[in-house]
Amino acid sequence: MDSNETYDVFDRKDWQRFHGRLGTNHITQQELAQVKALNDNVSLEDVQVIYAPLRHLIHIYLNQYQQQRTAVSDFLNHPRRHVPFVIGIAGSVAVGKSTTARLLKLLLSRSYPNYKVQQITTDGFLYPNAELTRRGILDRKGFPESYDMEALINFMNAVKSDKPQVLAPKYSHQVYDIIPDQYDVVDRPDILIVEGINVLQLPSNAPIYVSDFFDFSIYVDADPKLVEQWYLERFGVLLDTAFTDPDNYYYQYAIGDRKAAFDMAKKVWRDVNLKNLRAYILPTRSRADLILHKSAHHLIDQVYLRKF
Ligand SMILES: Nc1ncnc2c1ncn2[C@@H]1O[C@H](COP(=O)(O)OP(=O)(O)O)[C@@H](O)[C@H]1O
Ligand SMILES: CC(C)(COP(=O)(O)O)[C@@H](O)C(=O)NCCC(=O)O
Repeated sequence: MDSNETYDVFDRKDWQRFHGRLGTNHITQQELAQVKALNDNVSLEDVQVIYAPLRHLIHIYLNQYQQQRTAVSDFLNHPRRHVPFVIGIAGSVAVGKSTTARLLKLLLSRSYPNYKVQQITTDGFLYPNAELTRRGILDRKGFPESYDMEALINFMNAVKSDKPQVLAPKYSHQVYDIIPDQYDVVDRPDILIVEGINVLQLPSNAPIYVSDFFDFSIYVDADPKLVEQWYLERFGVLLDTAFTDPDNYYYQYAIGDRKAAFDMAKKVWRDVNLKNLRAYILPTRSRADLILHKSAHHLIDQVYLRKF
């Protein structure tokens, strides 16, 4: 194990040993099959070596959270309130936040069959393209000013207050915009996973941060050169699925010259997403409880766990 001022750093060999005392937290064959169905490319070895111990660690945080809530209710002499346990996942565009969120949701749902585990992305809290255009910031999509942070904070407040049927607006990568009148419904979950590039950011003019609502936070990290490659691979998939759908934002690129399309995507990566990563996303890394560091092919080579 290495360490720096804030984190203990574990390589795969170290980390895979943390299955809990009885080693009972291994991943079953059935779970592996479900992971394959979720994303063919996820390394099943990573699921065993990295995600099984991570699930165990989250279990410890969750237990401690519940004990504390019970103790405070006893102190106040009133019944324990149901307050969702919230996990935040941050990192660059295309680093794999939503895949990590889906994987954790699946594993946690299996561990806690009686719990309701839900997942949302903060992409839905981007302003619609029309509003970004009105503000003159369409080319700043993903930057802090492109999100309706007040709506996101209100959403988090409602979820933590255990309100029923809290609505999260929907963003579509295919349409490249918010879909009007479509929502994800968060309905009194036991565990909510919130992923997005901005979840550990500190808004300059608000007294409260999204991360104030988190009980555990993760930053997914990788060399920007690799993330660019993953961004371009995802762009390729978006192109491949756009051919037959003229409403798809990528349709014009899909039916046009493929090299020109990739040149455009490289430019967007360099001028928008990479700039955003350097200026506004990477600086939030040190706020996470845990950092998953990825190497080539999305393999996690190091795990950083906060010392305090
Ligand atoms: N663990 C993983 N193994 C293989 N491919 C992955 C993994 N995580 C993400 N990907 C791929 O990388 C791309 C970006 O992942 P995604 O989860 O959409 O990122 P984000 O939510 O951070 O934008 C997608 O094409 C996805 O299929
Ligand atoms: C919607 C996003 C801000 C968020 O990205 P995600 O984390 O979902 O990959 C991003 O995908 C995006 O659209 N960025 C703007 C520049 C671009 O890639 O077109």
